[in-house]
Amino acid sequence: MEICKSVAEIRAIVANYRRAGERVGLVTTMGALHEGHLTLMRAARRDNDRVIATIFVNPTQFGEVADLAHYPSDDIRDINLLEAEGVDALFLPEVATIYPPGDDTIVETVTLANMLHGKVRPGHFRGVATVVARLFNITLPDAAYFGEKDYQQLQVIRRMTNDLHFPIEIHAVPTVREPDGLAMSSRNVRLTPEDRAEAVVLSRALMQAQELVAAGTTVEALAEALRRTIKASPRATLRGLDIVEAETLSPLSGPVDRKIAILISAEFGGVLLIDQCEVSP
Ligand SMILES: Nc1ncnc2c1ncn2[C@@H]1O[C@H](COP(=O)(O)OP(=O)(O)OP(=O)(O)O)[C@@H](O)[C@H]1O
Ligand SMILES: CC(C)(CO)[C@@H](O)C(=O)[O-]
Ligand code: BAL
Repeated sequence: MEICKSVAEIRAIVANYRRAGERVGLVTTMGALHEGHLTLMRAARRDNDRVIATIFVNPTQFGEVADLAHYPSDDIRDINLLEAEGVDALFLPEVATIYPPGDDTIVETVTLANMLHGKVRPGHFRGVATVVARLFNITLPDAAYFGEKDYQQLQVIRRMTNDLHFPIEIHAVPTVREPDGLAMSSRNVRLTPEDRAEAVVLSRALMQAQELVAAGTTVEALAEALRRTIKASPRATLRGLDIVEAETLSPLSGPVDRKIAILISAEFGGVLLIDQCEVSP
């Protein structure tokens, strides 16, 4: 695997792939890789001749300094995992490479970024769109792969890609879960054993939602049932629970008669976890 830190190096590598007529898939990450990330790499491998990965802990998407400071990181372990997956090239830039001195440009999906989970983490999706636009421009892939666990992020990236006319296909990959149902997340390692055991309540609520929707329910009754489930957990502090139309994320009320998205966020001992999914009636 080729590892590069500069824009010029990764551009030269991708240019070589293109000259050979090869299709390039991109997976962007913040490192501390787990099976969820590796599943994205495999999806990219399936559809493309070349897979490039990025590891960049993007400071502009973190609100609290403490969250950024505690974000897990282990480059050596990550590099070994990517090598084992057969990833062709890794872009591992410094902050000043992505945000050069005097940097003055942001990218924001104005409506999508500031609703729902965007209210729990003000500025977060602006930071995500800004860094993903830069990573797209630096790596110029044919396709890019994102996890459904970060459902609102996926919609922000789809919107941005469309609005800015990036010639890049966006692919969604289903959430990879621990055996008990907890969505894999780099932040899970920061949970105490007690909080780790309780964190399963998020995926349990999503499973309960699937059952309630299959049986027939209203948006209001569903929200109330899920809120009760999460509040029953002694260690969870619910930060957000939204039931919206899938893809558009528009508000809904009354009977659940179309595909919905459920966005849940909760804190466990100061660690903010999310779990988000689509449910069809
Ligand atoms: N469990 C998962 N299943 C599938 N994709 C995932 C999973 N977790 C993360 N991803 C995807 O991997 C990409 C990189 O995510 P990121 O590096 O932020 O990891 P993370 O585990 O989501 O970390 P965090 O603790 O910040 O939520 C994103 O597209 C994200 O949606
Ligand atoms: C898309 C992303 C790599 C942007 O920093 C990040 O938000 C993530 O890992 O989900
Ligand atoms: N997976 C989303 C990255 C973040 O939590 O900042």
